[in-house]
Formats: sequence, structure tokens, C-alpha cells
Amino acid sequence: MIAAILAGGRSSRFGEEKLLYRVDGKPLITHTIERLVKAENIEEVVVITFKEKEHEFKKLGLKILIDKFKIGPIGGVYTALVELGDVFIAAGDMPNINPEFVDYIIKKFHRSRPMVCVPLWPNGYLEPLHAAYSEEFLPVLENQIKKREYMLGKAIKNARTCYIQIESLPLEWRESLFNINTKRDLKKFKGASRE
Ligand SMILES: Nc1nc2c(ncn2[C@@H]2O[C@H](COP(=O)(O)OP(=O)(O)OP(=O)(O)O)[C@@H](O)[C@H]2O)c(=O)[nH]1
Ligand SMILES: [Mg+2]
Repeated sequence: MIAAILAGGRSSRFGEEKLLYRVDGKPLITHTIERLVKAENIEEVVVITFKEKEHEFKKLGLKILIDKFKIGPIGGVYTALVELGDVFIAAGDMPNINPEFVDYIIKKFHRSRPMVCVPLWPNGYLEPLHAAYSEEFLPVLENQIKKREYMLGKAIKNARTCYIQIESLPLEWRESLFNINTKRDLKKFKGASRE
């Protein structure tokens, strides 16, 4: 499966483009990609971003697709599904992605053929930017985008979805869902202590 990395955000909480911010000598998005490609079920990584940011990511040697929507993650997921077919979606700001967890989600996805296979917290909170999507989900997205309803979680709840109960997974997999939103979050990123 191809991994599509969403990289069109404004980094407003971070204060500058967080995905290009260098941590341990490399851009944050490179940490995310290095983790993703370790998953056995990920063959290739493609970055979904806006035209204005294309150049910066291209300089890193990354394959880019342009998100023309600018309506938030839902537009990035839509772009990925139209251009690539079934994909694993990840946010670019997830440097602790656990390849085993990614493989687990993709295997579940292939087994039950849902529209979306997404991690779910006990409080009902979803992790739509760490999930596998089928192109069969496109009509649901189109329907919502047409109505200018841009909540990705709402589309997922209206789809044929396989939920992965996070509380039943190995505890250490949870760090896969960690994402960097502020400069303070960088301190929690264990990059420095890893090999
Ligand atoms: N392609 C695409 N990616 C997006 C879009 N909005 C957010 N993202 C990406 O989705 C991921 C998670 O988003 P956030 O953590 O909210 O990042 P952000 O929007 O850059 O940051 P804030 O402005 O602080 O909310 C990041 O990797 C963003 O780059 C979008 O409209 N299109
Ligand atoms: Mg985030």
C-alpha cells in the first residue's frame, strides 16, 4: 500500500513550517517517513501538500501531489484517494510512528475490506490521520465536501468503518499516535535518545 502523508497544514500552533523544522539533523517529516517505510506493507510514500509548499518538499527528494482544496485534512485524504487509490494516511508531524502498528492496521483493512480502518480511543476520539482508506470511501467524502462539511471524523462515522480499539493494543503502540503541534511537543519527541 502507498502511504500518503498530509503536509498542507499551517503550523499555526508551532509558529513556522513544522514539517521542515530540523530535529536531530533532519526535517520532522523525514523522521515520519523513515518510520513509515519500515512497515512491511508500505511500498512507497507520497506527500500531499499545497502548491506553495511543493518546492520545499521537492527539495527533500519527495514525491508530491497537490491538494487543491485547502479545506483541512479531508481535502488531503480526498486528493490521495483520487490520485492513488487505497492508501494509508499519516500526518507529517508523527515522528514516532510504529511500523508494526501500521502493518496491523493495513492487515485488518485487507481482511475486512471496509471503507476506512481507523484507531478509536475509548472516549470516542478517532485517529483519522493514522488510518487505512479505501477508494470506496470517495463518494462519502464527495457528498460531505459538496455540503461544505469538512469534518473528516463525521465522514468516517457515516462510512463502513472498521474501528481499532486502542485500549486492546500493546501500550507501547500508542506513541505511534503522538504528533507535534507546538515547540514544547519537541521535548516529548524522543528522537534524541533513539538510534
Ligand atoms: N494536504 C493537507 N494537509 C493538511 C491540511 N491541514 C492539515 N494538514 C496536515 O495534517 C497534519 C495534522 O494537522 P495539524 O497537526 O493540525 O497541523 P497544522 O494544521 O499544520 O497545525 P495547526 O495550524 O497548529 O493546527 C499536518 O501534517 C498538516 O500538515 C490540508 O488542508 N491539506
Ligand atoms: Mg497534529
